[in-house]
Amino acid sequence: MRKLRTASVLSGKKEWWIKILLPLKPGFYSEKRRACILGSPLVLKLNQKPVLVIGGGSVAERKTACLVKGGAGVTLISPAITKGLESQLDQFCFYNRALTIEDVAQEYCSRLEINWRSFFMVVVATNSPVLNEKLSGALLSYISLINVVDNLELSTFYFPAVVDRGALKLSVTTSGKSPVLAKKIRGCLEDMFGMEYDAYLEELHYIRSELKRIEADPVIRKRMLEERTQFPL
Ligand SMILES: C[C@@]1(CC(=O)O)c2cc3[nH]c(cc4nc(cc5[nH]c(cc(n2)[C@H]1CCC(=O)O)[C@@](C)(CC(=O)O)[C@@H]5CCC(=O)O)C(CC(=O)O)=C4CCC(=O)O)c(CCC(=O)O)c3CC(=O)O
Ligand SMILES: NC(=O)C1=CN([C@@H]2O[C@H](COP(=O)(O)OP(=O)(O)OC[C@H]3O[C@@H](n4cnc5c(N)ncnc54)[C@H](O)[C@@H]3O)[C@@H](O)[C@H]2O)C=CC1
Repeated sequence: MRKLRTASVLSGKKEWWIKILLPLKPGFYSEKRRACILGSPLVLKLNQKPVLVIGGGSVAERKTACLVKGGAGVTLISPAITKGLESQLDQFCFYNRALTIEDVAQEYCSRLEINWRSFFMVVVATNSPVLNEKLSGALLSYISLINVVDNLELSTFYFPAVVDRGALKLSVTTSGKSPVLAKKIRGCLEDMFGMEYDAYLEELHYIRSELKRIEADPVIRKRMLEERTQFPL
């Protein structure tokens, strides 16, 4: 069934997709190599972290919203920005300029008076793949965390789809294979997990802290927590 659907979606491009799928034969990558390619989910604390966003289109707008929500101090450089970004100009520092390769050739850019090394991470989101590649190549020597929105290979991290329920955050990634599937799964999880989980986590946190105080044995503590943790709500 799944094979049939793949074939019909890509009909007329049969040879092309066979070439693409061949390297994915089972056993082609060792499990370890595959795990490295696919990346590891971690949770970053962005509070007060200086983050650079290059570009001001709809993709930059989505990434900026996520970063600002996480408490990052965003600096955005772009010759033009979306209406959405324009309405949030008080939320980030804006340089109304087109960034050039020359600007990032040295760690200090005298034209913009910016030291690239001062940034914790960068999102490269212009609409030019060539420019994105060149900018990210240069910036990688100053900033380790780099997301190139049109190039997963050049990125050292990427964004998942997120259900944000306060303390409960569910993130979904397809490792760049199908952002639309990530989005659909996120929508489905949003229906399953409401804001009541945030309040419930406060309760669970309180119980857990109290237990840590009154019960010294971690094995008993764990059993008690498992008994008291209700799911689904
Ligand atoms: C690798 C990654 C890098 C990164 O962005 O960090 C990446 C890369 C690319 N996305 C592209 C396209 C689209 N991306 C979306 C949507 C989302 N993309 C997101 C993440 C990621 N996208 C990372 C992988 C995450 C993963 O796979 O799990 C989400 C989950 C999170 C977010 O953006 O915050 C967010 C959904 C949020 C939500 O709603 O919950 C849509 C749908 C839409 O816009 O409605 C489309 C159009 C359909 C399509 O093309 O698939 C293109 C092609 C561009 C082109 O062809 O021009 C590239 C580049 C490439 O594939 O090479
Ligand atoms: N990762 C993701 O989730 C997705 C990635 N994409 C990719 O993201 C890229 C951007 O998409 P959109 O935001 O829709 O494009 P867009 O065309 O709406 O915006 C591009 C922005 O880059 C700015 N820009 C152009 N040259 C610049 C420069 N020299 N310096 C700084 N800013 C510059 C423009 O002023 C504009 O604000 C596309 O190339 C697309 O392939 C597209 C959809 C989703």
